[in-house]
Amino acid sequence: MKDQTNRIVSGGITTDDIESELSLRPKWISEYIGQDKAKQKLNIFVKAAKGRSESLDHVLLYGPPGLGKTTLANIIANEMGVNIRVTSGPAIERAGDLASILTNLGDDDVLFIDEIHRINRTVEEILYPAMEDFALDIIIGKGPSARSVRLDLSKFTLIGATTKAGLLTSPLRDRFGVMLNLELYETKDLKEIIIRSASILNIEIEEDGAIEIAKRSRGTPRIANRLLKRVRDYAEVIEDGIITLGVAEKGLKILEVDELGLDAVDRKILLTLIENFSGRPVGVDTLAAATGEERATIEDVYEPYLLQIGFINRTPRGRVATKKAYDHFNIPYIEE
Ligand SMILES: Nc1ncnc2c1ncn2[C@@H]1O[C@H](COP(=O)(O)OP(=O)(O)OP(=O)(O)O)[C@@H](O)[C@H]1O
Ligand SMILES: [Mg+2]
Repeated sequence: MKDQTNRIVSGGITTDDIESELSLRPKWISEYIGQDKAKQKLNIFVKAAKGRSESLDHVLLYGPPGLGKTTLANIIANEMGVNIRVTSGPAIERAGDLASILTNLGDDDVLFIDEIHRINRTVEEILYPAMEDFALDIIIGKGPSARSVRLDLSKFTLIGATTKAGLLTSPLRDRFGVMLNLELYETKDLKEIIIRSASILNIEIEEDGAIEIAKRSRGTPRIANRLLKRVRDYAEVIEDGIITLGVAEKGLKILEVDELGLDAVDRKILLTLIENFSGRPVGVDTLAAATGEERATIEDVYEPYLLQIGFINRTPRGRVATKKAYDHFNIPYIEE
């Protein structure tokens, strides 16, 4: 996949994000802003499990990058008062790796598997009995004398995170009792996240300044926090350090993030739809070829936001730009 790390409005994580994410991560459900539907469900399931002194059912978190899946997994462990063991799909190479992680889990512990859609099949098959019966089937010996032995595991909670729930096999997906879909955040929630982060990082910001950054954060807390830090740099070096509306606007202009958080690639996608294909539906592979981006990047990174702001529609025959997109570029829209 093409390197997304230099893109200021990418939802993916960059090295610059890593240290601050630790301090900015909320630790309790009550500190977790937005995602009301997910939070409401979680509150009920956590309370119920604790009330019965049971482990929480397995949870699948899905949604675009940077929306708070890792944060939420940590919050769940915290709320349940249990340990969390963190790994990721691609990191578990062999069945034995997973077996050793599983046998080391304590009662009710959380095992967090990030990018769970990238787990390989042989490893995945170990997960089925582990999730369902808290058991590990191991084969002892070779050839005709080989026999399968079942080991009991502690009752644990598996939390899987994925940006692509559609890529999960159905036996795996079916073993999750709780599915939480994280959606792009609204501006008012991002504003709150920015104000919270600013107070943790000792950044002075006015509400209007926070709203301006929020509007350009593509519905994504990770981007909001990143823009906040870069605008702070601008405010400190060029202005008097306080992020007002005007300072936010000027800082964001230098960062080349437009009023909607669109960057050069978004513009290229939209203009390809509008100009090269004159409004005809375009398949994602064609769009990828025309813009020089990977198909997966277009689907995971660019499209969710362009769909959310109503700039493109996904039709059975392909993607089309909407009137809103034409208006954004001041290009006359001709009704079919
Ligand atoms: N609801 C929220 N309230 C406050 N801050 C949040 C919230 N959600 C996410 N954040 C902030 O956004 C940052 C990114 O969140 P997180 O790492 O959990 O995203 P993710 O969904 O796991 O991303 P990825 O798909 O890249 O793994 C965190 O550092 C956290 O500070
Ligand atoms: Mg994560």
